[in-house]
Parts: sequence; C-alpha cells; structure tokens
Amino acid sequence: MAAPNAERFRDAVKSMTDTGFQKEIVVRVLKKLLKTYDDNWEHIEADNYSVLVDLICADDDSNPKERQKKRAEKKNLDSDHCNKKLRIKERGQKPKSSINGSSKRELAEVPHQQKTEAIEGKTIGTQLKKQSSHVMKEPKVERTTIGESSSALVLKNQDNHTFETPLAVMCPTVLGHSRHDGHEDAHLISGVLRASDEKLKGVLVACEGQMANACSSQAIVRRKDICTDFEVPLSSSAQGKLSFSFNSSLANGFDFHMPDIESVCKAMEARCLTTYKILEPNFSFMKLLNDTFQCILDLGSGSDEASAAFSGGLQNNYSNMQITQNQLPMSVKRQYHDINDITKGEERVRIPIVNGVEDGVFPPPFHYIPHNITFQDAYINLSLARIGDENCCSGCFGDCLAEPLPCACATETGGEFAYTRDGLLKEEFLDACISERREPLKHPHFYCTVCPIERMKMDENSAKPDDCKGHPIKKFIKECWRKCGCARNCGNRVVQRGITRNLQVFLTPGKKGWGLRSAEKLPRGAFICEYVGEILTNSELYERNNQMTSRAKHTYPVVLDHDWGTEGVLKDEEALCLDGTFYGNVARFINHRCFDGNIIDIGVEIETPDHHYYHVAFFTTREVHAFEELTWDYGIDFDDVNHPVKAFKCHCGSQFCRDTSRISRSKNRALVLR
Ligand SMILES: C[S@@+](CC[C@H](N)C(=O)[O-])C[C@H]1O[C@@H](n2cnc3c(N)ncnc32)[C@H](O)[C@@H]1O
Repeated sequence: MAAPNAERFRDAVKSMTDTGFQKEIVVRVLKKLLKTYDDNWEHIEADNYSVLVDLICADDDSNPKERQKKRAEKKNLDSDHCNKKLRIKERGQKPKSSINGSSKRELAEVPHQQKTEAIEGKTIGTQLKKQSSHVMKEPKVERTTIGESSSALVLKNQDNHTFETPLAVMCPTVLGHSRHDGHEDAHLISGVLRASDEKLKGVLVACEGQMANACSSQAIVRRKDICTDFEVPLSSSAQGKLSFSFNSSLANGFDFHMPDIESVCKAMEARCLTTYKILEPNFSFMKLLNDTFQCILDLGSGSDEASAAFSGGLQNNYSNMQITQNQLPMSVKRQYHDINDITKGEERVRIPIVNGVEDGVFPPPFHYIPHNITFQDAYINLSLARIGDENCCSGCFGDCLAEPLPCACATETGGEFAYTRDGLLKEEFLDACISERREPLKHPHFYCTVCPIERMKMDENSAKPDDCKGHPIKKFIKECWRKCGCARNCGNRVVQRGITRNLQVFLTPGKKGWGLRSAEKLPRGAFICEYVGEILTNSELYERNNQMTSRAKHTYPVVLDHDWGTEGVLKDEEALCLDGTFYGNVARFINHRCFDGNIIDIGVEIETPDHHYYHVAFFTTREVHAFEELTWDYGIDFDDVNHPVKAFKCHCGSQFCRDTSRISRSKNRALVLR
C-alpha cells in the first residue's frame, strides 16, 4: 500500500534537497507537477523522481523566454542541476512505488538532451559535479598576444556570456616557470570559457609537451596561484601531457575534486556518441585529447607540421611528372596511421610501416585512397558510350592472354599484349619504356602550342609563357575493362587489380625520409602500385601551390601530359595531374633516384579510350632484392636554373646523380619537369 500523500510529499522534497536543490523551488515545482498529474504520485516518483528533477532543472520561475534560454544552454552545458540529477540516479534511489515502464515513458516529458546527460554522467557521478561545463562548445581559435611577446592562441567560446569560469588551455611547462625562452614562436594557448556555476571559478586546463623535432619552444608563464591537480599523460609518441588544474584562489572555497581519467574518458566517449553523434566504433576520447594536443603544438609552434602535415610527394622525371616534396616525415610524432597497415584495409594486401615507429616517428598524415579521385573541377568522361568496338573486346571470354590471337585490346601496344601470362611486363615492351625514360633524345617528342607546364612556371613579370620544351611520346599499356567480355582475372587486367606485392613503408637510413620497399624478391617487369592521388586541373594545382606558405612543402604532382600533343591549346581547366599530397596511396613514399631507379612509371589506359586521363603505374626495371628500396627517377633537372623551385638535395646515391652542382631556388611554385 502506498504511503499517504503528505509523507510522499515530504520524501520527495527531502530527496531533492538532499541532492542540493533549493527547498522552495522543489516545493513550487512539485506542487505544479501534482496539479499537472492530478496527484498521480506514481508518475512523479518513477525513476527516482526523474520528472521532478527535469522540471526543476528546466525551471526558471515562469518566464518562458528565460526557460528557453536556459534549455538552450543546457544543450551545451552540464548544469549544476543536471549533475544533481545524476547524483540522484547514481544513488540508485528506488521510487516508493513501482510503475509500469511504458506509461511512465508516455507521461514523463524528460527532454532528450537531459536523458542523454543522465546516462553519460553516471560514471562521473558526484565527482564531476561542477566541472564539466566547459567542454561543450566548440571554441573559436584566434591568434593574439599574451604577456611577454608570446604569440598565443586564444580559444574563444562563441557564446561567452553563458560561462563564468576561466578555462585556460596553456602550454607546458607553463606552470611553475617564470619566463619563456625568448623564441618568437613560444606559445601560450589560453582560452576563457565560463562555467554556469557561480561557485566554480578555477578549473584550468593546461597542455604540456614537446615534439621531438618540432621547432617550437614552449611558453613559460608564471601562474603562482594555480595548483595542478590532474594530469593526463598522452601517448609516448606525443611526449606530452594535459594538465587540468584547479585554481583554488578563484574557487571561493568551493569543494572540487578531480575525477579519475578513466571515468572522464568513459563519460566523454558516451557523450560523443550520444550528443555529438560520433559513431566511429573505435572512437577514443584519449585519442581525441592526443590529437587536440598535437594540433595545439603544431599550430602554436607555427611549425611546418601543421601547415604541411598533409604534405608528401615526389618529383617527376623525364617529362610528365613531378611530385610532392615532403620534408617533415621525420618529425611527425603523432600516430595517425595504423602501423600494421597504412592502407587501413583499402588494399588487398596489408602494407605495414616499419623502422622508426618504434621510436615514435610516423609518416605524415594523409588520407589513404586506393584509386584516384577528382578534387573538384577535373572533368573525366567515363561514359561507356565512348568505348567503341575498337577499344574493347566484347567477344572475348575468360583470359584474353590465353587466346591464340590477341584481341582489340592489344592494338594500343602494337598488336601484342604488354603483359606475359605471369603478369609481368614483356621484355621488349619494358625495354622500350625504359629507353624512353633514359634516352629521351632518341625518341620523338611533341610540342604544345602553349604548354600548360610553362604557363604554370610563369611569374608576374612574364608576358607570355616560354615555349614548350617538348614531351616525349610514350608507350601506353591498355587493359581490358567493363565493355570487354573477358573475366576479372584476365591476364590483361593487372593494374586495375591493385597491389599484390608484399610492400613496406620504411624509414630510410639516409636523408630521404620514408621510402617504399618490398619484403619479397621481385622479378623484372613486376607491377608494384599505381601513383594514386587527387585529380587536379592545372588551375587547381597552381592555386594549391600558391596557397602553400613558403615554409610549407611544395607539391610535385604527376602531370598527365601524355596526350597534350593531340589536344591543340589545352586550357588550364583541362590539363590534369595527380596530387598525392593529401589523398594518396603508398606511391607517395617512393623516393627519387637519378637515372637508374629500379622502377619506372608507365601510363595505363583503363576506363578512357583517349589519353587525356589515364593511370600511372610503376613496374620494376630489373630484378629487385627483398628489402631493397624501390626508387624511380622523378625527372628532376637539378641544374635547371629556370626551374622556379628548389627541389631537394638529392641523396639518391646513384653514380648518375644529376644533383652535383645545384643552384639554390626557393620560390613557392610547383616543380614541373620533363
Ligand atoms: C614523394 S616524397 C617521397 C617520400 C618521402 N621520402 C617521405 O618521407 O614522405 C618526395 C620527397 O622525399 C624526399 N626525397 C625523395 N627522394 C630523395 C632523394 N633522392 N634525396 C633526398 N630526398 C629525397 C624529398 O624530400 C622529396 O621531396
């Protein structure tokens, strides 16, 4: 039998006031509730008075505007009230009387957000009671100057008026030191956020650490009144820690206890899942902290890591290529990649990162993509209608290479397929391709009317671009594709099947940064991988290079120029290239070797019968030992003073190295080579 109403009223009020709610508010809200529910105590007592708690949380006299505002704030803030609600839930108080779950749900108008917070908050319970209000709004980052000439980042909340407590995110060694080391890039990262709770006046967040090769120095600011209560060691690779400090001098004697980090992580992961809808199954709050920390370091130090973290690339050789220079691989310390498989499952084989990672050194971050993807404006006509009978073998079946006579798909390669039945390039075909690269003068060239490469090299003082330097006419491989009748495993489909070799990304012992190698012995003519990246137009490439700061890396995308000779005057919006800087595959790790690299690039026609767009594939030029580095000739002319860009000091080690007398060049332009 249920208790009398007066007793139930007393119990409800006691329960709420025990939690910290003010008695008069509780009484007022409870009376309203009883009226609304027609004295139905079961609904009120259900779920530890959750309806009552919610209404108290939402209550702000009877001003609907104010209430609305408060509700909006609650979306972003854990208010003190709501934390009290958590405490009630955590105490596990049982309602005085049971109630049917469904009717309870129908009647209890608990705002969704509050329900969410209740669930998330369980782990934190009373410990986090007032502290969590700072983390909810996305801060706006602005540069400013704080104190002794420290360049600073200020994390500004867009809605400052809703907070009261100063929250400072500051660098390192900040605490307890009195000066910075005088470097201009010393940084203090400070933010002012305000908590909803009047009493809580001193939660500070500080981040501490350093990157091994980062050029940043660290801000050192005297904050005598801060005591560090709580440190979160970040991963060893980040070599840093976040310190959450409570400033007792500002806290008005309020009793604040730092929760343990596991609880915070669990609660934040739950919050990210429910509130922010971060659905990544392996989401880790600790990783988020690490990433945040890394960004702060990168941005705060003004180091190249931040601006060029998404840099990488190569250089081209002979005529049609260039690539992305990458000077930061050694210094990036954050673990962005899966060291067991840099492709993150995108390829048929796993490609591990070896050497270096054990010392906390990782390749620069980039998005791994197994196939080229258009950045924005590049137009590629992939229509089936364009593939005529002469460009496909619709009558074939099974393996075209097993047929007694070559089909239409062999026409491009002079009536002979480029591949052997073993999936290697035929000797004669490979020899001819190597000769095109190494002895270009022996081969015919075509000359653009107006060369997109020369246009790109123009500076503001040039009236018109230089004459085209000529593009050697190159052999193509043509593979069977969708309109062909053969099978997926047809021998004339090698590149499109993707990487099959046992490759590794490894830190080279010399000064070249990361490189690519094979963990197995490779025969001559073996397909290694495609050069995969974003498909850019010449205009986009130009734009991209201009946006790079002078300290950032240059990009050296592979120019798809094999067909420029047949296209009349090619506009910048039409000329295409591949850029693996931000989105790319393992080819972005292949280093340059003058002249005698053990792999070469060959254009491959797959989906498009014209050669305006095509694939760039790498094949071995000779037998390659297991664990020998894979290198190709980017085609850099290190002595060409007209090149607007200084490439890099070549450490290829080849006896044919062309980088013997270099002239310093330092303009921020794409290096386009032939
Ligand atoms: C496409 S990336 C190759 C991967 C790069 N090593 C990395 O760590 O990401 C091209 C950059 O590697 C470096 N590199 C490649 N070949 C080199 C060589 N022969 N000598 C010195 N540096 C080289 C240069 O910094 C160049 O800009």
